[in-house]
Amino acid sequence: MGTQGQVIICKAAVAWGPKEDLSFEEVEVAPPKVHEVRIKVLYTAVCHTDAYTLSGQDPEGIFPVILGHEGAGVVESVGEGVTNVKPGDHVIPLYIPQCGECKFCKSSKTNLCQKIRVSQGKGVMPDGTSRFTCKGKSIAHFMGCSTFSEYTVVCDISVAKINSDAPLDKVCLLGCGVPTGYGAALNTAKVEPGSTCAIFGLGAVGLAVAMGCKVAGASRIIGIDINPAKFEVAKQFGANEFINPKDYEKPIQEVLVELTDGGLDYTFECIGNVQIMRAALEACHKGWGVSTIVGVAGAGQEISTKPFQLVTGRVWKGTAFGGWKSRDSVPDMVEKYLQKKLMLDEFITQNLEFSQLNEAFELMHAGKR
Ligand SMILES: NC(=O)C1=CN([C@@H]2O[C@H](COP(=O)(O)OP(=O)(O)OC[C@H]3O[C@@H](n4cnc5c(N)ncnc54)[C@H](O)[C@@H]3O)[C@@H](O)[C@H]2O)C=CC1
Ligand SMILES: N[C@@H](CCC(=O)N[C@@H](CSC=O)C(=O)NCC(=O)O)C(=O)O
Ligand SMILES: [Zn+2]
Ligand SMILES: [Zn+2]
Repeated sequence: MGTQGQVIICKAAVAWGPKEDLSFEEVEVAPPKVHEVRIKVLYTAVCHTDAYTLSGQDPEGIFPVILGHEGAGVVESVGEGVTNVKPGDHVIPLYIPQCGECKFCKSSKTNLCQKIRVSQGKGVMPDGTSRFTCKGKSIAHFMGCSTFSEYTVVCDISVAKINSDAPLDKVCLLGCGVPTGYGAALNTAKVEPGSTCAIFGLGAVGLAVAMGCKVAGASRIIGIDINPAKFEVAKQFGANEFINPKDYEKPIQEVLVELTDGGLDYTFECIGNVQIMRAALEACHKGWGVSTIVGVAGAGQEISTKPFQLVTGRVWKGTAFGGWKSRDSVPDMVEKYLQKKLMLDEFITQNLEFSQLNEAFELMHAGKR
């Protein structure tokens, strides 16, 4: 008998409270309502943002919650009015939807569709309720995705239908980190051929920035990390110089300005550290240097610099999901991967079972992910 229209009981990793290990529970996943899609999640990756919310640092953090936003799976059933996907379609859930109708979707200047932003931030579906229940308690959705569950429910505007030939264990990475970094270089900073770039933080996001800088034809791509084990892997993605700030007594921005005849054309902060955001801006070249903030900082943190840094032509930018209009772009990136024009396999450091999700977090914190 099919599961359409039925409550599905499955396993999910529930975060009952901040800083606690994820707990593997039996959860009830209600059928999709109007304009909703229920997905059998087959693969998920972990992103630093999952750890950030679990740490209690996210001002929007809600508990109990099912985290995860870098996944891929197959549509199990759809609610009334859904026309963009059908059961059996291979899909990637999207934390930035694309409704195509809101002011943001109609603008070519942003990818930040706002159609469901308010309810998504409150951990519920647009009707104000959750589809997840565990031990009689309602469990919050996360970033409109909640991929740390064998089944999840998302809005139809939050799902990209992809080529069914694509390996879901690889293309799940297109749910967040890779498009974010790649797009930060190509869409947000718009790196130019021959330019000089510096990337602070060489996790998945920073490595994807390096890949974007290389594709854009940058000449110098300086990778900066306090974990030197990241340097070798970053070479594969195009980084061609490396700096460990711990090797210098001077502020890192001074080191970089000296090394690059006045500063970089483009810098990227991929850590979520407000001091490094300042350093990244101040490492930019006077008159034209552009610094893009990608990292997500903790609750209550603020950035600062001397206004003269901006008066004298440096530009501070930020990016979410690399500026990609999600439903248009993710299926295209899947095709590029299939044509071997976009690296994904190289980002994968470990393959673990769902039951090992807490270990995945430990590996991420240890810099081994
Ligand atoms: N804006 C957006 O749309 C997105 C933002 N993010 C954010 O991007 C950031 C990076 O994410 P991941 O790559 O997954 O994280 P990650 O934890 O894998 O990588 C961070 C890297 O920064 C390095 N690092 C830490 N402190 C440093 C310092 N003081 N100087 C130099 N290097 C330092 C670490 O050794 C590590 O290699 C996070 O803040 C995450 O929340 C992630 C995805 C999307
Ligand atoms: N909830 C946080 C904001 C977290 C944040 O900045 N999220 C990024 C994606 S990070 C992905 O791994 C994002 O796209 N934000 C766009 C948005 O509309 O939230 C807070 O409140 O600070
Ligand atoms: Zn993410
Ligand atoms: Zn929209």
